[in-house]
Amino acid sequence: MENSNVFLTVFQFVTFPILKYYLCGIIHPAVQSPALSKIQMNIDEAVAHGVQLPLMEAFYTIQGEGKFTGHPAYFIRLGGCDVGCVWCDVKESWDSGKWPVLSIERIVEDALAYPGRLVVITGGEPLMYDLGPLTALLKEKGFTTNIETSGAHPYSGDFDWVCFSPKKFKKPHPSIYAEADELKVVIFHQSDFSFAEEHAELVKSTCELRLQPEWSKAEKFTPVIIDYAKNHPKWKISLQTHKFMDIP
Ligand SMILES: C[S@@+](CC[C@H](N)C(=O)[O-])C[C@H]1O[C@@H](n2cnc3c(N)ncnc32)[C@H](O)[C@@H]1O
Ligand SMILES: Nc1nc2[nH]cc(C(=O)O)c2c(=O)[nH]1
Ligand code: SF4
Ligand SMILES: [Mg+2]
Repeated sequence: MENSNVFLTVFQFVTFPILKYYLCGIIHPAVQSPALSKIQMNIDEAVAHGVQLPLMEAFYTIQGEGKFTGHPAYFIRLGGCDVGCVWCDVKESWDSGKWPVLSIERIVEDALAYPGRLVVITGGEPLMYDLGPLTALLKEKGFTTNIETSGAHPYSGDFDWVCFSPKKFKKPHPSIYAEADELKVVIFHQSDFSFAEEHAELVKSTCELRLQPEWSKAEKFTPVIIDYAKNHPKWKISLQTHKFMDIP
């Protein structure tokens, strides 16, 4: 083979795959094509402003837990959580990168398709995001807004009911204590009762107090929780009733 042909063949084998991966955005973002990085940056900015959010799932069901148990509600489950509860029942939600990023207009439009006007924002940990824009739009469309949160990130949004479920795995942010309408502590271990009492001291006096058995330990702890509530009547019991009904 001529020298120039050898050069061309080698050049083609080395350059083309690099070019292809570069244009398809498979290469690390730092060396991605400028157009693709720009789109990614715009999505990140939109998420940072709370106008687009990673959505794991949304479904119309019956609220299974807490104060609003039994109420039909539309659940918006945002992707992403950095708390890491060992017994979490939605571990698939933790990696925000797994879920499509949707505009808040789209999320609310989908909610409007159902007859109920109670919405529950959950996750994942929904307070990882600025929930101001989403809740403003939901309110504008006539929804009552509830949130399920560990309180591990700064409070944001306009909520009619805040269900605060603190976790030992990541300390709550101080901003949650004044906002919590309901303190819902999951009981997985005997020591969770004293954790519950510590948090009951920190929430406002009108905050409703509930103990909820961790699902896999419910057989062991439900009788203990019943005794505890009977002896400490400021506490009520919350069960994951949707799991008994076998609904989402
Ligand atoms: C899946 S979390 C999502 C919202 C938020 N990250 C939080 O933890 O509050 C929704 C509710 O389910 C509770 N939960 C999660 N896993 C549970 C389990 N295995 N048993 C009982 N409750 C559980 C949480 O404590 C929280 O009150
Ligand atoms: N039906 C039903 N009620 C719920 N209450 C809190 C839930 C949650 O995962 O945040 C939940 C849920 O996943 N389903
Ligand atoms: S904070 Fe909520 S979503 Fe996150 S791990 Fe704990 S229970 Fe699961
Ligand atoms: Mg759930």
